[in-house]
Amino acid sequence: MKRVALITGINGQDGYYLSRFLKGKDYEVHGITSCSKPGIGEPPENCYYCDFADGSNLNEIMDKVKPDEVYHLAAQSHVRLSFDLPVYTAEVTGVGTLRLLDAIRYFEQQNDKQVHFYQASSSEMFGKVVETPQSETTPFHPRSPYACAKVFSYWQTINYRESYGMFACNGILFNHESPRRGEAFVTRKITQAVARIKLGLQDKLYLGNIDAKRDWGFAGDYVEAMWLILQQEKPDDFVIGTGETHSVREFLEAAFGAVELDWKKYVEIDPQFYRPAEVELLCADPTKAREKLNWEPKVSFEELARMMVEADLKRTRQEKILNESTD
Ligand SMILES: C[C@H]1O[C@H](OP(=O)(O)OP(=O)(O)OC[C@H]2O[C@@H](n3cnc4c(=O)[nH]c(N)nc43)[C@H](O)[C@@H]2O)[C@@H](O)[C@@H](O)C1=O
Repeated sequence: MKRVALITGINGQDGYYLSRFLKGKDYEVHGITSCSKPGIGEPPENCYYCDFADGSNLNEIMDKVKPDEVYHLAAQSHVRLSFDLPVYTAEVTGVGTLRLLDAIRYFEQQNDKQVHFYQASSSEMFGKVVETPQSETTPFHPRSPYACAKVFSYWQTINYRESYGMFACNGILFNHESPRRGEAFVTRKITQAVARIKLGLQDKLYLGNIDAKRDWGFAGDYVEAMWLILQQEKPDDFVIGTGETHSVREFLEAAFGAVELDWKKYVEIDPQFYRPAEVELLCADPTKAREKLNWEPKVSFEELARMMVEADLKRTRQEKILNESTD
């Protein structure tokens, strides 16, 4: 019998890589999306619509899918936006997780079956860091409505594990990127601008705090860690990252460097992209994941920047040809 996985936020970057990975392992993959609504745009096959700010159809979805594993990736995940939409972010990114955990608990009771649950926890929870690198034992100091909501979800996951014996785990993932990253996140914003500047479609790139440092890895590598976390004998929490930190400046250097341009000629600072409270430095200590999951990232920082620039160049060239042919 095929194992059945349910992925929330299947329409996002991580949902894409995870469903491909699981299909490669012969899973039957189902998804939850908030992007297409019945009657407006039907969800694709094996996908269900759910708004995590409501969640009233989660019991129904659990009954239909009867999953062995649930990967909870859905969230309002943009940190800057969470300052403008704090209550919505708390509803979706925080209480939404609780709604799902409770639907799983109910399903387990009714069906006498154990579901393995993965919560997409975030390095943003470390926020104003008290030690570097950050491991599973580093205390949290969240610095945004998004990070506060993720801390809530982190503890609810542990609470359901301890209260009801659920196989519920946290993967504390540091920043992970790819050509499928949303355009509002800094890496993709940069690589898209590099492509447009190189092809003569844009001449400036406006950014916020370029001294911030992040531990950036490739999303395609990180979904394997999500799966490994749910294959362990006991439920547990893991930090997933590369162990290397780079500033936004260094990403600019790598991305513009990939097409032999000097970023200093094109980048300007615009305070509208500053955050009311910033997370200055994140760097993972992934020792536990290396030792217990036998997991290691494969794509380096430079390879990641180059991969994203090349994908954006290809996409932008096609757009340019299309625009020129319809002019
Ligand atoms: C792990 C974690 O990873 C992500 O959160 P993030 O680190 O906030 O990602 P980002 O790409 O928005 O910002 C990275 C850094 O770059 C700085 N920065 C400068 N100038 C711009 C700028 O113009 N735009 C943006 N977005 N950032 C800028 C910004 O101030 C910050 O210091 C999410 O996936 C989140 O869901 C998550 O869980």
